[in-house]
Amino acid sequence: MKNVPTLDIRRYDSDRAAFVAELGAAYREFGFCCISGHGIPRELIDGAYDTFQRFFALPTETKLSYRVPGTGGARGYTPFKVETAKDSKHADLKEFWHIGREIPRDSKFAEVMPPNIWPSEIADFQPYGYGLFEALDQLGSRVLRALALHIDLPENFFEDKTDQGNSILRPIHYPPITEENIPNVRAGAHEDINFITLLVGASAEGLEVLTRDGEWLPITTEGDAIVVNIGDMLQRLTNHVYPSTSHRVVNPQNDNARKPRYSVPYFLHPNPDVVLDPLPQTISADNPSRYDTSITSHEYLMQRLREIKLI
Ligand SMILES: O=C(O)CCC(=O)C(=O)O
Ligand SMILES: [Fe+2]
Repeated sequence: MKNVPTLDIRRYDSDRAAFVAELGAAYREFGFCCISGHGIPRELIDGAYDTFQRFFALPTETKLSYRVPGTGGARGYTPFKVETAKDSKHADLKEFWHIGREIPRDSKFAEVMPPNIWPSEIADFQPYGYGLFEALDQLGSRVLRALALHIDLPENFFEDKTDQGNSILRPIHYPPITEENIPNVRAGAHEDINFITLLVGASAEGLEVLTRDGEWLPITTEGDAIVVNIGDMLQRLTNHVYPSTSHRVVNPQNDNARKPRYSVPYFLHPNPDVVLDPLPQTISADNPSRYDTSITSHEYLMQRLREIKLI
């Protein structure tokens, strides 16, 4: 397998054993797979992109009025050059918005999962933004069912661990690069923090994943395929059977550098109280447990947000 494969998720219903085996093999090898046949309507994806682009086109002052200081950007707007990949000297060349899960305000997780805010200037931002959040959440749950079966867990293993997940939809804008010889990149090499990430519209060039051989492999999707990758929380829970793979977004070395790039990752997180200890099914003589301390997903998230300078 030289390239990250594209697999049709409808085969989970029509050809389950082979699909689960192929998906599992792609994740063990790359930590990444592209998913087609997902059924998310084109109109929802295009409509959401359109509202996000109109938001990023607003004046800086207006956008900054949606920054919520002291919250790590958990909701609302985070400006250009704030997030900095772990161990990087230079901030990323991106601005973004965060939409979180709507939960009852008397939920035990209410304190760590604040209500969403919405930009009043952009009419359909909320229905498109939350519509895409819910569609990707459901697709993520389908991918997690296959990932569970592949490591001998019950199909619904992740259900009660993600139904209140502190997940985030992150529309990103990478503006045109106008400065010559800039040391910053669009997104420095990093691993995602969460269980799995679903990335809609990685069709514009730039995304690269680090292979086991240490080479950077570009990913561009076919058709409407969605890129789905493993994050550090699932890597920890599965004792690295599912690897969280480094990836980055490079600056184009051609005229495309003068064009903006937009992307929308959905970071599917576990519920805040899920303990991320390696599962017994993933510990063996060849792969002894790699962790001897316990941590909840909320504690883990707080540690990681400090490392990337969001809190
Ligand atoms: O913009 C992309 O294609 C990838 C973004 C990404 O990796 C991230 O935000 O974690
Ligand atoms: Fe990422």
